[in-house]
Amino acid sequence: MQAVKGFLGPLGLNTSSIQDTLKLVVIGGTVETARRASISAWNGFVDSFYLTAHFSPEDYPYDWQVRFIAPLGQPAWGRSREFEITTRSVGRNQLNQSMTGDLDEEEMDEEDEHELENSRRKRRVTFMPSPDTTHTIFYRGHWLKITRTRRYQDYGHCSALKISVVARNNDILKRLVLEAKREYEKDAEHRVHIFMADTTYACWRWNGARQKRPMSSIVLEPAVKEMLLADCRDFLRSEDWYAERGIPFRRGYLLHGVPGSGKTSLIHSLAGELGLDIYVVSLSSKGMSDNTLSTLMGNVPSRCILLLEDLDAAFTRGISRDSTSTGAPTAPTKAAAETNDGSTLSLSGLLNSLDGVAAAEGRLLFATTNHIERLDPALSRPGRMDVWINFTNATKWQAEGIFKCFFPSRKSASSSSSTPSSSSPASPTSSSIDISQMNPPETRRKASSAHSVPILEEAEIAQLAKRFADAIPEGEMSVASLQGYLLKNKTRPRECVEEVAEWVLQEFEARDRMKREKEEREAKERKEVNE
Ligand SMILES: Nc1ncnc2c1ncn2[C@@H]1O[C@H](COP(=O)(O)OP(=O)(O)OP(=O)(O)O)[C@@H](O)[C@H]1O
Repeated sequence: MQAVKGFLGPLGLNTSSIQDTLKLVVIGGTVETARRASISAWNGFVDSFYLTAHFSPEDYPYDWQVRFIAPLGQPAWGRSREFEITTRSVGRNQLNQSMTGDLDEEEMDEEDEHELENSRRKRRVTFMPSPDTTHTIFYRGHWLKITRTRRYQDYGHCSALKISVVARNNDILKRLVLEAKREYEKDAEHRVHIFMADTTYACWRWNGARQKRPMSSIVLEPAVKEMLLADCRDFLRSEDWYAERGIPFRRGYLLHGVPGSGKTSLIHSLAGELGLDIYVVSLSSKGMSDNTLSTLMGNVPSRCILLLEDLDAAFTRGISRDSTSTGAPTAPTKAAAETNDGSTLSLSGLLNSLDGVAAAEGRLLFATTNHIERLDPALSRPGRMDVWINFTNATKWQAEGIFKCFFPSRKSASSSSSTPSSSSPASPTSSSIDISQMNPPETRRKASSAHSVPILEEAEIAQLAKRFADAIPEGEMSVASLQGYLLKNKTRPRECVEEVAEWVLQEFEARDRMKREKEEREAKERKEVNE
């Protein structure tokens, strides 16, 4: 204090008031530090009694828990004074609805909920417990503290979960996780989970859970489907066989052919049949590099379908995907030249990722391409691609099959309602698959009332299907385009057949016109590049 006085005295300042201020600052600082230290010590003491489990959104247990605690936590979410209001889906199987608090809209009945309002489906508003708040719920004689914490602030909607419990050992948490897993798996039985490669973070992001698609809804030669299914099943059972012979436990399938011929649909259907998730990589996606691909490939689980889409497109940018294209790269346009998407994937990088030391084992690799002639032989050699399947434009047989898929006949309508997935595979004489199998669940729910599909006699449907197929030129149109036409006429089976010849003519005219326009555009672009 004497030093302060000695310093301030000559300046003529009032030393006593400054001394008092300094005293206050020192005392205040000491009290605040003591308060914080005691709070932190108390929290540490309390936490030492808690067992805490952390659930990361990138991994399955997060989804099991979100689903499982939702009904348990209803009273807690209802009482909560802090909410996040969202219309987005949260969790891998869109279970956010069940994490909602009491909201009038939830009391709407099923029918109201799916009503269209000004041609747009009503959006469901959901109340989520807000991140970084803690809720307490009761589970099997224990109070669980549930906290949602915000993660990856800069990267979309992502939150982790923390569950704490006061207990002597972690039995209660183990039980919680196992019970949640069982519940989740019961629900997931009917869905295929899709994960997409995130090239920015070199990780997999859950993209949605799709309803399983019955194999019978894929109109392909039954022998092809059976062969593929048997081959995949045999592979999944043969881990020891591969190990004994020192062969890497991997199998590759190359599905090639025209666009819209059912390659992707067949893979989805297969995944459902085998109970596997699908991990999708688009090799031409922005930012794809050798390292990214190798990390992604090393991180797929052992039992899954790994789908490489458009295998040829990664190394042949600028290729046109239309049906008239030969697969050769088109002339580089100005726009294409200006686009530098940072992709640095090389063929050797891809080959290494497919079967290098870091590549995951036990996965079924499916690759699709519209231009098999563009593939490097190294990429498609046995060991990398063991089974090849060619997909062509619709044959008359397929046209007949897809018609029968769309229009239920009297006999199939009754039998398919009891065993939907047991319908026999499409064949010209016996196939009759309920349209409901081809449509998403919402459409299915409304199908009988809104679309009122007339149920015709099996013999009439067979006859109409035959006439429909007669009007479709063999191998000229994709199955997807036939599906598009049938979708437009899904309630008019008879008229659909009457008008099909005219539609085919229109399609050919449109195709010629597009071809001419494309040639003109390309010629113009070539001229611009040369100038
Ligand atoms: N053989 C088929 N059986 C049943 N539906 C089919 C078939 N082929 C195509 N479709 C229908 O056409 C649409 C497109 O099919 P899909 O995406 O499987 O074709 P793709 O061959 O993978 O096409 P692309 O090469 O353009 O990716 C789907 O809605 C599917 O239902």
